[in-house]
Amino acid sequence: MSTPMHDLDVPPLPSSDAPKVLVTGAAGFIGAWTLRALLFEGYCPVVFDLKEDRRLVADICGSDAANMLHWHTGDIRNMDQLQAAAMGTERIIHLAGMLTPGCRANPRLGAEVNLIGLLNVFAIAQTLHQKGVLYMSSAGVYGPSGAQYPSLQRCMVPLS
Ligand SMILES: O=c1ccn([C@@H]2O[C@H](COP(=O)(O)OP(=O)(O)O[C@H]3O[C@H](CO)[C@@H](O)[C@H](O)[C@H]3O)[C@@H](O)[C@H]2O)c(=O)[nH]1
Repeated sequence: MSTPMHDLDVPPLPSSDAPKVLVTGAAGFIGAWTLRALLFEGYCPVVFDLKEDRRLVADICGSDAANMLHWHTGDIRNMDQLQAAAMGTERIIHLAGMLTPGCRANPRLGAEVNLIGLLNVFAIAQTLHQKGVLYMSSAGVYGPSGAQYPSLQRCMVPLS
């Protein structure tokens, strides 16, 4: 068993009856830390991500967890793929998204991923009568960069 980086303690592996939570974008930075928190809280996280690369999750959660988690490689724009991954889960934590530079480079893709992807998550949560959806905003809502901390005025001029 390899341990997480920086001598982090190893989260417990989920029990067979642990409630399942789908995490979109779970292979990313915030996603991997979310998986770790869910494992410590006794949930069974289910991954949905474009990437099959489990290295970051192994670094943050340990390789045992990275290897044994249900891992669905898929596209947030694809309802069928998302619904298949969400079956049997109680909630969705939605973290799959594109940042401002990617959206600027490809606005249509940005809209499909960030807007339609979010609507897909809501629709599937509703169809499956889930208990709730949790989704993230963006640091871009705090406004222009260069500031040391967010302020109400900057929030009035969001970057994204
Ligand atoms: O259509 C998409 C778009 C993205 N993703 C996934 O979403 C995850 C996004 O993760 P990441 O790029 O690591 O971003 P965040 O988890 O939001 O991490 C934030 O925080 C990190 C640490 O500060 C920064 O490196 C990132 O740029 C910043 O977005 C990745 O695994 C992507 O593969 C999808 O599954 N489908």
